[in-house]
Amino acid sequence: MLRVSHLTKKFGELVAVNDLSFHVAEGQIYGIAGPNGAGKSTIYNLITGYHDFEGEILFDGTPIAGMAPHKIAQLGISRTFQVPETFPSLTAAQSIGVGCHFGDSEAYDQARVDEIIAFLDLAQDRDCMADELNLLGKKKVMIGAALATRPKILLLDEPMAGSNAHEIRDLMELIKRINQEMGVTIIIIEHFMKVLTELTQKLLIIDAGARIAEGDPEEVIRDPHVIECYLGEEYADNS
Ligand SMILES: Nc1ncnc2c1ncn2[C@@H]1O[C@H](COP(=O)(O)OP(=O)(O)OP(=O)(O)O)[C@@H](O)[C@H]1O
Repeated sequence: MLRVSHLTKKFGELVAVNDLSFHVAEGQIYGIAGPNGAGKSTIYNLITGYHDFEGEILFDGTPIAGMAPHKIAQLGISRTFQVPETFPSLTAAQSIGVGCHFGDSEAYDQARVDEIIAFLDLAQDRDCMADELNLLGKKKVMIGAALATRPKILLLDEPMAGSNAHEIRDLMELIKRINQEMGVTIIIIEHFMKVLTELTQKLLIIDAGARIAEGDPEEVIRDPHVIECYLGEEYADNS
């Protein structure tokens, strides 16, 4: 579904993504992890048309290089951000509705908004101002706006950041349901290894923009190079 080949992004002297190649199959939950500054969010910025790049990104066979972000969204690629982005002057339902305008039909779709609110269990909060919701509520609204575009693939950027154990469990269940019940392929950037090993079928670890390891998550987290560059001996001893 998404094929990334020899992707490179330089910011001046800094090589943020370095000759990176990977493939995400339809229906998969695919994980990406690595140290702070490894280039993870930059990969999303490249896939969603925020920056130009060297190399190739094919989505369902279509090259997306040079395409505007709204055109990429129309193709079926949507994303969330590490810090929830909501619209302060809009309610939860209105914020989710904004996503409809970036989907394949570009038209507001009340039935779709209602369906997403029910799916996210947000009925009680639908008329609350989005920026007055708690962190989990804001995250759900952001995910809801992304789902309103009717994505084929959803890119989640550290969805668990700042969440407690109970919220992490809720979000994990939600991500599984988006994948299984809505049929959305997912890429998830995350630092919590237990989340990645439970959710993903394939895990890519990067450092300094380049691949360190890729494969079965349980095997990848035992890779000595991954332990050395990212997880640390302490993690290996305690896991
Ligand atoms: N627009 C930009 N201009 C210049 N440098 C940038 C830009 N965006 C990212 N970088 C740099 O590229 C490198 C990779 O950043 P990126 O945000 O992709 O890392 P990350 O793996 O997502 O980190 P974190 O886990 O902290 O979110 C960093 O050194 C960052 O400072």
